Amino acid sequence: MKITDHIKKANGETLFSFEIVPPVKGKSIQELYNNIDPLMEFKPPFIDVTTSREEYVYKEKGGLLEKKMTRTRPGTLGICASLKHKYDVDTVPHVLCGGFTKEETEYLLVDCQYLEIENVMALRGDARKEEKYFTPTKGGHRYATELVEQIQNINQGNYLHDTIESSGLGSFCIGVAGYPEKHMEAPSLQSDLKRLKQKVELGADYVVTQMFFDNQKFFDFVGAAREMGIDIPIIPGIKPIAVKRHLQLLPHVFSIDLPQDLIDAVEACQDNKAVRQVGVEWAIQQSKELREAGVPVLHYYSMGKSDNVKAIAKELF
Ligand SMILES: NC(=O)C1=CN([C@@H]2O[C@H](COP(=O)(O)OP(=O)(O)OC[C@H]3O[C@@H](n4cnc5c(N)ncnc54)[C@H](O)[C@@H]3O)[C@@H](O)[C@H]2O)C=CC1
Ligand SMILES: Nc1nc(=O)c2c([nH]1)NC[C@@H]1CN(c3ccc(C(=O)N[C@@H](CCC(=O)O)C(=O)O)cc3)CN21
Repeated sequence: MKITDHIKKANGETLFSFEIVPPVKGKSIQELYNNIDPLMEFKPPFIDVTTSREEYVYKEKGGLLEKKMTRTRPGTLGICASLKHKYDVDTVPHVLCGGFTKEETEYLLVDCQYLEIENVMALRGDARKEEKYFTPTKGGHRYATELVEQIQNINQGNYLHDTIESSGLGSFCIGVAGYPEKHMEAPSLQSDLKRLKQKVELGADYVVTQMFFDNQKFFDFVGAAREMGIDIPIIPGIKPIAVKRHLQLLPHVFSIDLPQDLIDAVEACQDNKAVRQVGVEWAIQQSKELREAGVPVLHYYSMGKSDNVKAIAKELF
């Protein structure tokens, strides 16, 4: 079922969902199941599976280091199919501009059709690790707007090199990213919102936000989006802080601010067990307030670890 239909069906009740990353290539999927199992009692209508960029690795060959481009966590679509089958849950693969040609994206979407995967998250993707800025892949898209356009074209039967009249296939429900604290490359929040509006005009059906730790930022963002005429569901993304290192890492990687109260609470912790507790409590407070405000879904960036998300979900769902 489409995410937008799950939201309609919930009739104002806030839903629970989460996001995972594929395991490192060569590892079994069992560990992932072990982490998902404890979350299924909270009845997520959907689970997101991220797609990782390719990266350079260095392999020794004849005493020399050889530079090779590889994906260390492939398998997004396979995992989506597996989870859908095992748990009877909708799965949402993240479809990226970076690392894929338009043809490869088309074939991925055709695979989604055969697997009856009706939802996709359309993202530009991050820059590769060694790059400072995102550079488009040859033959691929530069912005998520273009990717949304390609998916909408397919929804209308317009493939890259063929047009199929009335294919009888359903259409994809398209999720896109939104940034309450603006995307790191956007010159202003207003211009970032304009880009979001473009994605909506091109056919995006719902928004999932970047993580944030101050709900006011989310409320302001939703207010500004509504004022611009963005009227699709906006789902908040929530990340529980788990280790002290996150204080430096999260602002750096995701270009977000942390509230001083949260920083003080984390800094006062003796060990990471205490940090996890602070992170869980913060996320519970955030979630309660967001639910009170009527958000359609609370989407957790669990990234494959279930215990803190379980502790949060237990308080809310
Ligand atoms: N739920 C998720 O998985 C999320 C993923 N992300 C990640 O964040 C990164 C950015 O992805 P998206 O937001 O999808 O990218 P996007 O293409 O929508 O935006 C990227 C940047 O380009 C600007 N921009 C967009 N369209 C433009 C255009 N036509 N002309 C000029 N500038 C334009 C935007 O303001 C923004 O600064 C990706 O790495 C994505 O994986 C971010 C938030 C949530
Ligand atoms: N720019 C960007 N890229 C993404 O891939 C992305 C977002 N933003 N925001 C929304 C979701 C959330 N994602 C993530 C990814 C990793 C962690 C995370 O906490 N990872 C490590 C630290 C990061 C690192 O080492 O680079 C961790 O400690 O768990 C959280 C959310 C992926 N998605």
